Amino acid sequence: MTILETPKVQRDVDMVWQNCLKIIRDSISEQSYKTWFEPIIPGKLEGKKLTIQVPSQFFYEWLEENYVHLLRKALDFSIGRDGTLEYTIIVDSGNQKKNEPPIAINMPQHSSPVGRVDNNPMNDQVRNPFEMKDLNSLNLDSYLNPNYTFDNFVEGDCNRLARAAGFAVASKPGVTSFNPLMIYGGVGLGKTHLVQAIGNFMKNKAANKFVLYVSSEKFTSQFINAIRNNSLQDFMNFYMQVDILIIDDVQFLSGKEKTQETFFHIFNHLHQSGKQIVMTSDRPPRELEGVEDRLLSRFKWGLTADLQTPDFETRIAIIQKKAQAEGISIAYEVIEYLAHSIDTNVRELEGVMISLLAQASLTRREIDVELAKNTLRHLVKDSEKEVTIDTIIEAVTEHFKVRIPDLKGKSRLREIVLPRQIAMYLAKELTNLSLKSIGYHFGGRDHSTVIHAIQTVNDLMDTDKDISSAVNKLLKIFRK
Ligand SMILES: Nc1ncnc2c1ncn2[C@@H]1O[C@H](COP(=O)(O)OP(=O)(O)OP(=O)(O)O)[C@@H](O)[C@H]1O
Repeated sequence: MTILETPKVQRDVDMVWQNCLKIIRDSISEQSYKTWFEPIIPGKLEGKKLTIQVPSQFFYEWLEENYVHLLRKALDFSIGRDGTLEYTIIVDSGNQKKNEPPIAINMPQHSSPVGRVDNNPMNDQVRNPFEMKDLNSLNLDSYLNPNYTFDNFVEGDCNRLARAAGFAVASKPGVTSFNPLMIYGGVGLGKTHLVQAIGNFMKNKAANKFVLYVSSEKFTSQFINAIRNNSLQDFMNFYMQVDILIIDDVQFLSGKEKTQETFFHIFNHLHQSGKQIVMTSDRPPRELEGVEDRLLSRFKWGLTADLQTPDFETRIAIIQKKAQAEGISIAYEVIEYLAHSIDTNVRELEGVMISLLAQASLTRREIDVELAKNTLRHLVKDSEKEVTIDTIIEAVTEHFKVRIPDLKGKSRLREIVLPRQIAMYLAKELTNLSLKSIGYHFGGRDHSTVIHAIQTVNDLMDTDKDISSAVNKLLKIFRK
């Protein structure tokens, strides 16, 4: 039996073209991709020259007019900067198709030729183009989520500087003094959203720019693969061709000396070539332990901006925006209830909203405050770790044998006032809620009433053994 094998030359040209298509597919709509790129047949590869076959003269002209930058980018990626492209037109003469002589298209050259920065020790490597065999090991599926835009990133005091800096960088990458731009902040506060918005903005503005978003985790695993496959040089070359490098969660590089060293060289090369670098971290650079000093000092060259937990007004705006995006209208009192109840981070806020919408559609109920309360209670039960103001109120009313409406009402009787004050004290101890939000949950009292309640309970804890043990018992329920 004879096994027919595809000749190696054909495999090489196919692989190069497949790598081009990877870039192209991610940059245009599916419809355009189907119309203009699926009909192309990879022809041959001679050195750095790729020849592709297109169905008509018109087709070729259209590609050149509309997609020349994209093709350039794809070629950079799959062959290297000195890669060239030629077309042949398949002419239909009778039943037989035959190739016309090739047309070499005039691909735009990069304004900043690779290897321009001569004092960089890595330049020798930069001049070497990619080798096809190693492309797959880079596993380049690190593209941007188009839903993360500046338009749907709600601005507030908590993120104003970071957002403005991000927008400045996206508008003039590499030009502002914000290079690198380092965005830091706690879990779920919008770091990834913001830096991807920078990437999306740039991609839409200048399709020929090579925007790369990568998580530090992915960068590390690509680096390890590159070492394993003996293709470190290709890995470096690839990253040094990027116009804007967005690297998420750099705290992950901590303790990884070799990865840091490689990133250091890439960083230097890009920075010296006027390319933009954007990074995120879950903490400020000064707290990044296990990261080399020379790298840390570079992180501080540009601008460091933080994302804070959103304040009440921003939480309201975020909920409204998300509801709008889902095409639903939610009564303001529900929005207010949610904004007063969840103040940990935006992801959590979104999670509660999704559950609320699911509950409403499953049970065919109106979205009202009652449903919002139930949803929150269920979520807390599920996670069994978070404490909400409603679970605190329930525990306190049960302990003191009083009714919830009384606790939230106007009564000034001592047997009501004391449990109310203890509930406020517990809310301050056990949740991140602001004094204003705590007051809201107790019949709309203002923050000075809450301060007074907390002080009173603090004093009683020192002087009254019964109250001290009741409060400690309640605290224990939630802290177990
Ligand atoms: N200001 C904002 N406006 C609108 N949506 C926001 C805002 N901030 C965060 N979000 C949304 O909250 C969710 C979590 O944000 P994101 O994933 O960017 O957080 P992160 O800081 O990168 O979190 P982590 O540290 O866990 O990776 C996303 O769905 C994002 O769209």
